Amino acid sequence: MTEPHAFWQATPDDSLHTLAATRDGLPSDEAAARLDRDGPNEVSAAKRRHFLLDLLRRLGNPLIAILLVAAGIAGATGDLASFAIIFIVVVLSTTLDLVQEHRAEATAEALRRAIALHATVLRDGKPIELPVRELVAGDIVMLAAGDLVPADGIVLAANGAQVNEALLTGEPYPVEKQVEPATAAETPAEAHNALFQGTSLIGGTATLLVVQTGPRTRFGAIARSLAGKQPTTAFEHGIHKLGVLIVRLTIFLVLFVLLAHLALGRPPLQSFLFAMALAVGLTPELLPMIMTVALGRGAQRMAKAKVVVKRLSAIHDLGQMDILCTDKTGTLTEARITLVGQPGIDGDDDERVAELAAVNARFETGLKSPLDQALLLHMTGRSLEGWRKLDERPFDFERRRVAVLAEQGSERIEIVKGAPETLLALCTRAQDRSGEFVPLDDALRARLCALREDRAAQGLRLLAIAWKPAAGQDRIDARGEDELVFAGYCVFVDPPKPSATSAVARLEAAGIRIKVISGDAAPVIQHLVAALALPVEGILTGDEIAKLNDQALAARVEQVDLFARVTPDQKTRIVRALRARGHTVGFIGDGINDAPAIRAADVGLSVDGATDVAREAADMILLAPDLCVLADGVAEGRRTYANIMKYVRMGTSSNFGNMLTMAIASLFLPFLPLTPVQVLLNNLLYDLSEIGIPFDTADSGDLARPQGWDIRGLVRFTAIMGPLSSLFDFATFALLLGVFHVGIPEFRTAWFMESMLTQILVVFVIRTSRPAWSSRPHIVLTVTALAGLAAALLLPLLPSADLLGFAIPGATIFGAIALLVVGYLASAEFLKRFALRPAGSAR
Ligand SMILES: Nc1ncnc2c1ncn2[C@@H]1O[C@H](COP(=O)(O)OP(=O)(O)OP(=O)(O)O)[C@@H](O)[C@H]1O
Ligand SMILES: [Mg+2]
Repeated sequence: MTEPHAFWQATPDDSLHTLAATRDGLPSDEAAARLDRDGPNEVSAAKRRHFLLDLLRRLGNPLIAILLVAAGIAGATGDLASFAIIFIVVVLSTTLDLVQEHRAEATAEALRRAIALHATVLRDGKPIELPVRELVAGDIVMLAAGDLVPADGIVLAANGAQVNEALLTGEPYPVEKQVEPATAAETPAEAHNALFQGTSLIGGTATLLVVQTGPRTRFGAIARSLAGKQPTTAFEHGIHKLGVLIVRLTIFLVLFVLLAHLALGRPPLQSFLFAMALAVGLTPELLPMIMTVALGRGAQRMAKAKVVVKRLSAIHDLGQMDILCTDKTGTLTEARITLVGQPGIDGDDDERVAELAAVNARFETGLKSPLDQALLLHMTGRSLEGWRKLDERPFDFERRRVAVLAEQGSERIEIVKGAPETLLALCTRAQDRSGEFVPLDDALRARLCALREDRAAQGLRLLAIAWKPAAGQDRIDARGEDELVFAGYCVFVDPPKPSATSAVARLEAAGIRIKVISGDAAPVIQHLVAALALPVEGILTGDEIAKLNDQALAARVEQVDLFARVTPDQKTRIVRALRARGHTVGFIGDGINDAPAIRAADVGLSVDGATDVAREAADMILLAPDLCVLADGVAEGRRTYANIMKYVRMGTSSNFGNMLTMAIASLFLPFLPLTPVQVLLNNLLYDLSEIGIPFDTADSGDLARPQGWDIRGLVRFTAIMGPLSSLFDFATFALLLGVFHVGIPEFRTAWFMESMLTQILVVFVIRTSRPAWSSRPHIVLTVTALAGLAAALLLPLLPSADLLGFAIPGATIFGAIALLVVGYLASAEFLKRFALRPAGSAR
């Protein structure tokens, strides 16, 4: 596709002119005017649907459509009661669903705003932090490694600006951006001076002149739709399969009942309405609502526990997570790094080493690590005046070092700091305290290695500092990063976080194995986990991982809990290997280097202060960088899961069982066991009684283990509880017809009451695997269930009840029903120990 006037073909000055902008940024009043004119820098695809449209979409749902057709037929045949009840069912299930979903969305939106991305923008000549949505064309944005590009535009200045454009080109390798206009470039992929919204800076820095914002950006829309597309989790998949199964069964059952009735010569309309009512009764019409409410409430409660959920369905994954991979800094350590030593080659502190390191840190523009901050903090008071920067080769996680070309007076040198193992190997000479060069012979090398190992064994973090003369050079030669002069080490302490010990213990107690994956050296990590007394075993280094293929790695990851000196790519490989072993894997990290692994994990986690790319990749953000917070979140995830399962179990056993009995009984009884209206009423009251389920508390047993979709467990549950329910149903029939010889209206009334009582009350039995009386249900559940029950029991007793076909049975019949219900609940209580999977046998 040729684009003759693409914005990247113009020179920076022409673009500035066109946009009436300057390199000092827009005046704030002008920016406000532009924001008014162009609208916020957001992609409209994320806009909320209109309430009415949403309603229409729902009415088009086949389930609802069936109900509407049924209501229409009922209305047309003058069966006003059926019409009204079906109508109420439709209104109830759609509005509940709609309202809850909108509420959940509004909550999610508010939470998202709390973690909105910010950008550094020049306004009125000064850099300020603004929410990304307030950017306008003509803004000047300062970007550093780890930032997401907030809008489309051109580069006004760049230094080692490595950009990941995978979103745009599918190309995983970063491209370097330059200032020169790409006059010949026809496609965005060739525009080496353009930055596009949704791509990310993974190294270096860049200054962006914003040309397009909001919906007018090239790839914003794609980026947003990709980011917004929520892949279905295993749990949702399972629920969906269950839904399909139920629909099939329903259709089969309804057709069977209908045809059988017709073959038996029953009145066609009556049979049709009865079959229809059964279908209505069988459909789990509240399932979407239950899931939305459960997830929405889960998200809200997690926000209170300082975990912001970006992808709602990740709550299930969190509940199912059985392995958590974490990086080291910030989660296991305080991330308050201080410089505690700067030994030269003789092992004693040498200020020159710290100074070189600080010059490097000061001029490093790419990724500012806490190590750099510690170096600069150490130098406060002592001046780095006189140093001038000429060039830089930014940090990246493969080389693990950063080079800066700088001069002081007439001395021009290239200063390199980075991971000691690799940097020392690049050095050929060393410099002693007096400034003399000494050969870096084997003996000295061995001494330096010993020094390094000694410090690392004490849990101290090390950077090596080296340099080389660069007289007459203005640029760093990317090929010539060797023949360095070794200057010394900088030694840092990052104190272990004492709270990590108890947090890890809580997670372990909850059945979650912790693995530490870090770019740091093995001894440092080993010392740290020993200091925190973490229950971890084995260690694997990046070099070893590099030699393993994916299969071999998958065989090793299970036993090993520590991974040292790994590259970002290896972090991802470890996550994939664990997933391939069938684990549900969480990954928590904060850096650019963590982002790919965060994305690859089932549950991507990041912290509030993390880089943009890490936060963007994450499903959840911890507002406090603390694993304790996560332990609370896990409990919420499992509770959400447990409550959804309660509804599913209720549906598969009691509700389904009841409808099944009714279908079968209708064939053997000379009359319908319930009129269609009564079936519908039964279903409506049952629905009402279940509204409180998502609010319920969960058993400690449900919270103690990872909870995953378990279709076999569900089948076993249904196989035990379903027949039990049918047994008591048939007992009721036998009693009513064989012993009491009741009339049809009394039969229906008694059976209506019995089925409502058993269906509704059994929730108090199966909501917990502990004895029902020892686990208190949530008040909302108790109230909704009892209210539904009260309505079911009172309705037949009202004076107008004969309109619905009810007639009050005698007192002995009430007594018999009460006994049957008690018998049923007691048997359910006894049998549930076999039906409910005991906690701890997950997977
Ligand atoms: N600013 C820097 N300058 C030079 N080298 C650095 C810098 N930042 C990091 N390194 C080197 O790269 C290594 C890996 O970086 P880093 O420790 O950030 O990785 P990580 O996997 O995020 O580790 P962590 O688990 O501690 O978060 C460091 O151990 C250090 O040797
Ligand atoms: Mg890190």
